[in-house]
Amino acid sequence: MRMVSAKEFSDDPQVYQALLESTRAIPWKIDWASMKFAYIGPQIEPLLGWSRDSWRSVEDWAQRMHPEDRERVVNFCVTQSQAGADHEADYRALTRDNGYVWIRDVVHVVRDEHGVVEALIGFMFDISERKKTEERLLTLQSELEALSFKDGLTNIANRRRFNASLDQEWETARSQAQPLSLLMIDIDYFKQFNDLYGHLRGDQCLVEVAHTLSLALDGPRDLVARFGGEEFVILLPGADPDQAFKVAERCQRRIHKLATIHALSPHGQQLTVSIGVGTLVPGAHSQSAQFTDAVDKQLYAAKKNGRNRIERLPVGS
Ligand SMILES: Nc1nc2c(ncn2[C@@H]2O[C@H](COP(=O)(O)OP(=O)(O)OP(=O)(O)O)[C@@H](O)[C@H]2O)c(=O)[nH]1
Repeated sequence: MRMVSAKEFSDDPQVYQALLESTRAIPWKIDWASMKFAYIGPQIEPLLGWSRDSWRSVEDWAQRMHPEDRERVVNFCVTQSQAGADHEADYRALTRDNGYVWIRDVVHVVRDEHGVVEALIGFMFDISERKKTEERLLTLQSELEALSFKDGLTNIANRRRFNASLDQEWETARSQAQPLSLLMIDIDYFKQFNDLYGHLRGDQCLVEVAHTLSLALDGPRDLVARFGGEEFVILLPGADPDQAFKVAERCQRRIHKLATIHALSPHGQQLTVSIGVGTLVPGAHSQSAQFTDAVDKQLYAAKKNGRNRIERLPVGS
């Protein structure tokens, strides 16, 4: 075989045409003055179904774009082209049978020897597969994110989620000078419960308690989370001390209604909880960790004072 020189190769227009029309990318050219297509590769027809000669002007291009993409893409491409900047844009192109194909349009601005824009040339790439993979990845990512905020056993929020919500609600309460209430709830004599009924029954009991606590909430931003082991937390944005105490009482009542037998508990031989409650309007210098510590001390006091009881931070402390 005789190899042609680079010059011979590049001087042959047929070579260019064959190359352009055999790639998967679709070449095109738009005349800047008339905004009409001077060329579009024949590959466009098998991809979108529209015949080659139906691509007359930029209007046809804009009209065959998903309505949600049109304004953004057209504005972007016009601005970039007017500024003489090469650019690329992703959009959904309409197919003749009313479907859509994701396209990446890569655009080069051609100027004459005086720097005046003469034409736009570019390639359209079919990126549907890439977009599908991206969408699958995004779905997986949000599923993973949701999982990373959930407690595996009880299916309620985990401590990580609680910490994130606390930070967020703390800021909101501070900026709006609103109260924020916190309940820390711990199952009484749970070690004995496990020892007596077994770890599996213990797990089941934690699931029941989590479910029961979540039923005791009614505010749209109220959050119940498993803090760890047999300890739960409830965050009540906007709740004042009385409202918070009522929620604590409701939690206790609902746990009582569960009537879970705990033969070793001195409180009616059934499962009970101890609760620490606190409310504050965060100030410029207060810190959420100090607040949780203070509420945790109330929980400790509830344990020390006999369990199956609620202790609360004095108002204004
Ligand atoms: N089944 C089960 N038990 C758990 C889990 N996490 C922590 N526990 C148990 O919870 C018990 C907690 O024991 P303690 O901290 O002594 O508390 P307690 O026995 O409830 O005593 P008080 O809180 O003082 O009333 C331990 O026996 C842990 O093994 C869990 O996921 N499943």
